Amino acid sequence: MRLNYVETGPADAPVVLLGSSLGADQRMWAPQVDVLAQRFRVIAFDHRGHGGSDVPEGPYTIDDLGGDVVELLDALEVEQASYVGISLGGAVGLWLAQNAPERFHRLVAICPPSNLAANPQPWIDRAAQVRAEGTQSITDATLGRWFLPEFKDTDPVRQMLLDCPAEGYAACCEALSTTNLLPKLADITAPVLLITTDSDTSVPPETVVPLASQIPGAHLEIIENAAHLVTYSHPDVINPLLVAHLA
Ligand SMILES: O=C(O)CCC(=O)CC(=O)O
Repeated sequence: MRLNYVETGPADAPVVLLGSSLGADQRMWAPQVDVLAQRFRVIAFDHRGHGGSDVPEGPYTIDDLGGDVVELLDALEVEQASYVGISLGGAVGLWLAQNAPERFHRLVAICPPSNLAANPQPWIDRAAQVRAEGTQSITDATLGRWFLPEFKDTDPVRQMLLDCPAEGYAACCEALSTTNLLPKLADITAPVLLITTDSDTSVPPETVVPLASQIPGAHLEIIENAAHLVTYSHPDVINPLLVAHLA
């Protein structure tokens, strides 16, 4: 598996990996990269099936997506890193904290879905739709969930969704449809910052808030007047939280 990544910041600084949301790629971290790169070696990567990474035929699983990140660390000869992920990328972060705890120092999980296996059919349906009609068929609805109407700068994110390979998007929907991270939350030992928002209709806050009491020592932040892609719409709020937790 060849994963695309973009590296910024001092080569000898502590490593922070950035994992994106479904249908997006490493470009979505533009509002964070320069701030984080002042202190960290920032590695923003594309999940398999996304951006410039390989696009094997699906379905994928959360084990595949998490295993790719561990292999990326191995390939870069990085023993330990911190990890920031949003949505699909946040679920991958929880998987990493559960399954490769020795490789991860600190974790930030932003709007992470944790048990979509409880209701898999919408994800199976979305995979079928995207395989049949492409990602353009879900772009308007996705942007409507990801941003409040007053946020206007959505064109770069629209372009990422349009650029996302249909097979990669669909196969990651299938990965989400079988993902249940709840049983091993209590095993997580890394310090975790959980972030949710008051207006997230993709991964509603009521599915994220309970995770904070199940992950030992987790800290929870609820961002007001924000929807799902809060890293993109509210960097002034999110970036200081990231720096404070990762430093
Ligand atoms: O955004 C993600 O990575 C997955 C969660 C989701 O519901 C995506 C969406 O709103 O399309």
